[in-house]
Order: sequence, then structure tokens, then C-alpha cells
Amino acid sequence: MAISSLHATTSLHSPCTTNTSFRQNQVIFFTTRSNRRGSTRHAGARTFQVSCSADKPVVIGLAADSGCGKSTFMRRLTSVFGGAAEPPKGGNPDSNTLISDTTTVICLDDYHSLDRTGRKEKGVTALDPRANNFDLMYEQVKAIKEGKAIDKPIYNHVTGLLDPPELIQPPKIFVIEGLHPMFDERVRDLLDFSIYLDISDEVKFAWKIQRDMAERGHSLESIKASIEARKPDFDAFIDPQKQYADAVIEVLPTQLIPDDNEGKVLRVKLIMKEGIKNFNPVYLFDEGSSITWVPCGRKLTCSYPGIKFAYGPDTYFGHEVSVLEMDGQFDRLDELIYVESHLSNLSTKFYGEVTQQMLKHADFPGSTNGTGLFQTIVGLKIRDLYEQIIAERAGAPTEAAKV
Ligand SMILES: Nc1ncnc2c1ncn2[C@@H]1O[C@H](COP(=O)(O)OP(=O)(O)OP(=O)(O)O)[C@@H](O)[C@H]1O
Ligand SMILES: O=C(CO)[C@H](O)[C@H](O)COP(=O)(O)O
Repeated sequence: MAISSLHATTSLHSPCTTNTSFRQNQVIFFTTRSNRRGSTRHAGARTFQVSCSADKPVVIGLAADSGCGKSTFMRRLTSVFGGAAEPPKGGNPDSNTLISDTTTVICLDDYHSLDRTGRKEKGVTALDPRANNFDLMYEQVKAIKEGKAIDKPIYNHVTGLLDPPELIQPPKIFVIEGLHPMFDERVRDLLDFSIYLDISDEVKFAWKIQRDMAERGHSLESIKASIEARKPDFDAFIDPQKQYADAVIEVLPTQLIPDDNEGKVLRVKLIMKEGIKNFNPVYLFDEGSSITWVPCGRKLTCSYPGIKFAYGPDTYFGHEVSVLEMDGQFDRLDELIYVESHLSNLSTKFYGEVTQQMLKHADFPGSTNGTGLFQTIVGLKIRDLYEQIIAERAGAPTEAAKV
């Protein structure tokens, strides 16, 4: 692998406030420019920077298989912080990065070390660790966490090639989303909070058909074949990451309709680890009790098959967890306030904030069921976690921490 270009840049990118001192950051990176087809194109980035200790990014990991709702979740998360998320201005139009005032979301597909042809030639899928550069991923996430800018590669999903890198500045909240945020122990240890979207095979299949047939013109056979081809690697490399997640959103077929095979009504579980710093699990009615609740009646309109909530303690991969579950779907989103008023530890800033967020994005997939509700709740918990970390660094307790 020949290094054909070695260059250095000097930058003054710092998230420091005026009362913190910083020294000039120096970034030196190198790229390889070997044949783009089927070969590794970028070798890595070396960052030699010194930055201030204040306002370093909080790093969040979001893992899921492709087509399992990561983008939708990210849109909900960035909306909680306010402002729209957009690709880097004036950059590669096929960039996978989304930047808003507070958050920068990068897609870990950008750390594919083999492009589409390369994977085909070697007979590996994108889920296989051999198709990904974990050393570079670790180096760059670490650099961002230390407040340093990085030159991150871009995997172009349109061409299937690795494009020239893009400059990423350290944001307040840095989200790494994709197939492997918790796979490599070094990367995992850098995460301040991690989420896994666990979509059952039946539901994944229904969503894939809906998107890839309706929107991308794929045939039913090709969708089935692609899911089957990915399954062994998914089971080996992606699924095991859920044991490390601080919160898991598990999406299953409904239990309210016997033998349902339509996959439209969903049973969704929010599995929240106990004992995670700056994260207090949400609860229904009474913390630590086991409860089932059918809210349908005078205050919540429910058509067939109705709605059922459940809450209680459990264990998950040997960890103590609290599990909140919702089966069924809402008829009227404005009535969600009734459900919200029975949930506690939501980390909202005002009464009704969950309902407001859900109404704001009523057109997003999953808005009438537990996927949208729990994604919104996790978004609020991440905002709270961020605020607590920042307050801790500044040495002052937050309102939430005081209560
Ligand atoms: N909560 C949901 N309810 C119903 N359908 C959903 C839900 N979330 C996602 N989908 C379906 O899955 C598709 C993919 O969602 P999204 O783009 O958010 O996933 P992704 O993980 O970012 O996908 P990719 O990695 O392929 O870009 C949507 O277009 C929609 O059809
Ligand atoms: O699992 C995936 C994550 O998004 C993709 O399939 C992988 O990134 C390869 O992308 P493409 O199919 O565009 O070559």
C-alpha cells in the first residue's frame, strides 16, 4: 500500500470558550491513492494536536443493521437539541455526515476499508470486520473526543467507492452510527452512551420490503436473498453488540393480534441498563414495580387491537435493567399526553415535551407506535446526559441532578 500523499495542515479549530487557553492544533494526515477499485484507499490520519480540556465532545454510539431506523432516530435526536441537521456545507454531495448546531452524526460506513468491488473480490460483506478499518475508527473517534479535528474518509454509497476525506470539527455531541460502534473495545470505551436498535427478523423483513420494493425498485426475491446473505455476519458481528448498549430498543411483532404476519402493529421494548452514570431509566407509575397497563378508554382512543404497556425490572446479558414496553399503536397523537403524564424520569424540560416532539415529527416512520415514542424518550435522555456531563465538568450540578 503506497503512501502517495503526505501533507500537513495547521488549524485553530477549538471548542474552547474565551476563558480557557488553547494552543495551536497541528493536524498531519496521510492518504493512500492506490487504485480505487477493490483496494484500500486511505491508510489513516495522524493527529498531533493539543487542545483545551473544556467542552470536549460527548460521544454517543448508535448501532443497528442497515435499514433499521438509524436515520429516523438521528433526525429525532437532533430535533431534541433544536435546529436542522445538514450535510457539511460545500462538501461532497454524497457525504454521509449530518451536522447541526450541537450534534455531528457520522456514519461508520465511512470506515469501510474495502470498497464494493473489493468486498466482492474478497467475498466478504460490509458487516465483516475485515472490511472495516477499526484502527482508524478508534484513532479518529479518540481525536474528536480530545477536541481535535479529523479528516475522515467517506464511503460513497452511490458509487460504492471510497472518496477523499472530509474535515470534521469536534462538535458538542458526536454521534457515531452504523454497523459497528460497539464492536471494537477501544472504540466502545470512548462512548459516553450507547444505543442498539434491535429489530426482529420479521419486522426487518417487512421494513425492507416496504422501502426497497416501493422506493428502490428491488424484487421480493432479491430482498430475501440480500437478508439471507447478510444473516451469518449479522449474527456474528452486529447482534452481539447489544450486550454492551446502555439502552436497547427492541422491535417485535405484536402479541395483540394472534399469528399476525403483517408486521404493521409492533411490540416495542425499551431496555434501560441500571447504574449507568447520568442515566436514570424511565418508569411507569412506580419505580421498580412490575406493571401492565391498558390505557384505552375515556382518555385514550384505541382502535383494534388496542394498546398495552408493561414495565418492570429484568436482567439482560447479566445486567440489571428496567424494561418499558408498548404493544399497539396510537390513534390520536395529541392524546399521547395522557400516556406521557404517567411516565416518570423522562428528562423533559416542560410538561408535554414528549408529546410535542412526537407531534412535530408525526410524518416520521414509527410515530404512532413504541419505536417513535422510545426513540424520542432516548433523545431526551441523551440531552439530559449531555447537560449533566457538561455541568459536572463546569463543577455545577444541573437541575435534573439536584432533584
Ligand atoms: N419505526 C419504524 N416504523 C416503520 N418503518 C420504519 C421505522 N423505522 C424505519 N422504518 C423503515 O425502514 C426504512 C429505513 O429507515 P432509516 O432510513 O431510518 O434506517 P437506516 O438504519 O438509517 O437505514 P440505512 O442504514 O439503510 O440508511 C424507512 O424508510 C422505513 O421504511
Ligand atoms: O450495511 C451497510 C451499512 O449501511 C451497507 O450495506 C454497506 O455500508 C455497504 O454499502 P453499499 O451496499 O452501498 O455498498
